[in-house]
Parts: sequence; structure tokens; C-alpha cells
Amino acid sequence: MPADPAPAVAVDGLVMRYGDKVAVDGLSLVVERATITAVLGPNGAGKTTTLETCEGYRRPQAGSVRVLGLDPVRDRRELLPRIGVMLQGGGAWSGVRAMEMLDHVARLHAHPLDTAMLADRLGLGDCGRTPYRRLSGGQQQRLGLAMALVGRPEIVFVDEPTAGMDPQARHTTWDLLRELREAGVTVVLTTHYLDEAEQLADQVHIIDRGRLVASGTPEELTRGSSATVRLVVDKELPAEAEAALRASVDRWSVDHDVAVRSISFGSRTLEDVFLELTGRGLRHD
Ligand SMILES: Nc1ncnc2c1ncn2[C@@H]1O[C@H](COP(=O)(O)OP(=O)(O)OP(=O)(O)O)[C@@H](O)[C@H]1O
Repeated sequence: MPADPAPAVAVDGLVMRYGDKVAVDGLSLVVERATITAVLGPNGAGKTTTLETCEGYRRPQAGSVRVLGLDPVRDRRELLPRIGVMLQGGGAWSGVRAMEMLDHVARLHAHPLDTAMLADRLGLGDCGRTPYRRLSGGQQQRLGLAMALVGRPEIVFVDEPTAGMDPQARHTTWDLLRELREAGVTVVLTTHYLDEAEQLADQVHIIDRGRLVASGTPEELTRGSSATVRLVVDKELPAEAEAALRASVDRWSVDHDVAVRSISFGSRTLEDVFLELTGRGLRHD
């Protein structure tokens, strides 16, 4: 029987400081392979520092980090071809054209993906000749993602992958990350968006002030003493229909001994409307 492979990421008691400032304070977490794991937390929680330590850019000051069973600093040469990194803020030179940059990164890998296909998939087909600094924020993000994926990594670290993207680009990116997971790739992402973590992640780690404050599946983390029931109707409700609905809900709550904590009437979210009007595919802006 082959031994179980090491987890994708194992962080144990990690401590990282910048001068006197403790950025990561005894953090431990495990990421299983072929999962999407979201690291959630407010600004300054220590997410980027943790990811950069996993990527081998920073050496742990205390504790240990293993990625695919390897030490990201000591075993960097062995690990580098097996991981993909999408940096916050791009990582491309300002004057380079989008496809030149992607082709350049592809040439650093032994078995890269077809760059034209990848660019097309990410909606970058029309801006291949555009200099990096002239790309929109969302296009820069997508190019950064393409650069992280082109080498067929076993694990990909993506720092706020959809920051600055329009809703279609977000959904296309989510679909792509899900496909990667189906293909056996491990995805570790940081995000500020709760809906992103809820939609995508198999496992969520919430960190605050450098400490792990909760871990679990989105269901585990959202399960509690209350539940949400959502009703979507096909037209705006006249006042009498709204009143009748409230009265029915009141009767239902008595009949079933359920306390209704809140009830709200409103329209669909802007994101719902935007997606419905413009379709799910990526807009080639
Ligand atoms: N190079 C640095 N020098 C000094 N302090 C730093 C440095 N990088 C990060 N910090 C500090 O360390 C803490 C953790 O920062 P980090 O970037 O890891 O958090 P984050 O969770 O990724 O935040 P954000 O969501 O804003 O990107 C913050 O207080 C930050 O100000």
C-alpha cells in the first residue's frame, strides 16, 4: 500500500513578525489535496504573510510550514515547478504586452498549457497586445491568474483572485477554480468576500490578528440556531399582497412553533440583475 500523500499544506504554530508587530501568531492549519480552501479575514489579519510563507518568499520565524510535504525555503527548487502563485498586484512588468508576459512565464515551465487557449478561456484573447499597465484592473487579475496556472501546478495560491473583477469575470474565475479542483489541483485562496468563500470553498479558515478563529466547511460555519428562508417572486408586491404574506407567515410560525426573527421585502441583488442581463460568459472588455 502506498503511503498517504502529505497534505497539500501543513502550517504548524507559525509565527511571523515585522519588527515588533506580530503578523501571524501561532497559526496552525491543514489543507487537504484537491480541495478549494479559503483563508478569510479582515485587512491586516495575516493572510498574505501566511501565503507568502507557504510560497517560500518568507522563512518561518517560529513553527513550520510544509507544502506537498516539502519545506518551501529549503526545497524551493523542487517545489517551485509544482506550485502556482497569483500575487496581489499582478507581478508583470508595466510595459510588457499581456501575451508576451504569459508566453514568457510558459517558457519557464517544462509542460506548459497552451497559452492561446488559456488566454481565451480567461477572456484575454482581445487584449493580448495591450501593455500590462493599460489593462483594466480585472484584466490584470485575469492575466495574473493565467500566469499562475500556465505551468500546470499541483497547488495554486491565489491572493484575492477576484478583487476588481466585474461579476461575469468573477463567475468565470470561480468556474475555472472549480474545474481545477475537479482535475485534482489544490486551490488555496484568500478573500474578503464572504460570498466567494461560501460559493467556492470546501474548507474555510477564518483568521484574525494572526490567529485562527474558526475552521470548517461553509455549511458547518453557517449552521447555527437559525436558518434563512428565501422567497423570490416574479413581480413587485402591492401593499395588500405584502400584508397577506406577513399574516400567513405569522400563522405558519404559530402552527410550527418557529420564531421568525426577521422578514424583509426588497428586490433582487444588483449582481443577480447584472448576470441575468449580460449572461454568464466573460465580457471581453
Ligand atoms: N512588509 C511589511 N512590513 C511591516 N509590516 C507588515 C509588512 N507586511 C505586512 N505587515 C503587517 O502585518 C500584518 C499582516 O499583514 P498581511 O498583509 O499579512 O495581512 P492580510 O490579512 O493579507 O491583509 P489584507 O487583507 O489587507 O491584504 C498587518 O498589520 C500589516 O500591516
